[in-house]
Amino acid sequence: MLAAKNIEFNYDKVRKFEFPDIQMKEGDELLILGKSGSGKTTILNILGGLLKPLSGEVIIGGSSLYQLKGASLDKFRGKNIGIIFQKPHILAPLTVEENLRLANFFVGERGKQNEALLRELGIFEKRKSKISTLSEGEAQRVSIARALANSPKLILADEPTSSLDDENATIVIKLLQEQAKKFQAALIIVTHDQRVKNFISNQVIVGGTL
Ligand SMILES: Nc1ncnc2c1ncn2[C@@H]1O[C@H](COP(=O)(O)OP(=O)(O)OP(=O)(O)O)[C@@H](O)[C@H]1O
Repeated sequence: MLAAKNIEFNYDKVRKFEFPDIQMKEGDELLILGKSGSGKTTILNILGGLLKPLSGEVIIGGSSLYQLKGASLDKFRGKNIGIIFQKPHILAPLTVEENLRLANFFVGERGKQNEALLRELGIFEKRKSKISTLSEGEAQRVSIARALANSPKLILADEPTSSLDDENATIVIKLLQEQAKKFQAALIIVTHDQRVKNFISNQVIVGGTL
């Protein structure tokens, strides 16, 4: 379902990143570990179609991601890839449910499962609240709901637990795992968080060592 092969990337001439190959089937889980600055967010953005690699190929569901251009890439990403960013990229002036509907709108989905998602994530009661009035943990759950709103085949999460206490960190990881199972999606989590290592045994290290 996902294959990343021979991926290299550089932001400038000083440093070139070489990333390990990744192969995943539907329903697989993977942790990406690595020191600060090793390129974890960079590889996540490459897998998510946000950063074109210098060389190599990312194949998702049979499509070579960077062969797609402009609007086709945006649409493919919106339909097939759900990204949970390190800092929530949800729109603060909008309500919880407006943020989800916007994600649906971009790819022409009807959002049939938005209500169920909000209930499962424990934020249904907050659906009419503006993001700016939510706690950090609630906003994090909204960004998860938004990433899952179009039933993606691939779920990418960048440090999803870094701002959460133990109880909420466990809840968020289990939610991501449950949702991934529900859609038979592949789940990739980038993290520093030692707690997360207990939940996912399949791991890859970027930058050589931890
Ligand atoms: N837009 C950019 N332009 C230039 N350099 C960048 C850019 N984004 C990241 N870098 C550099 O690339 C390296 C890898 O960054 P990245 O964010 O992928 O690391 P990371 O492993 O996710 O780190 P952390 O665990 O601290 O979040 C860092 O040294 C960073 O300074």
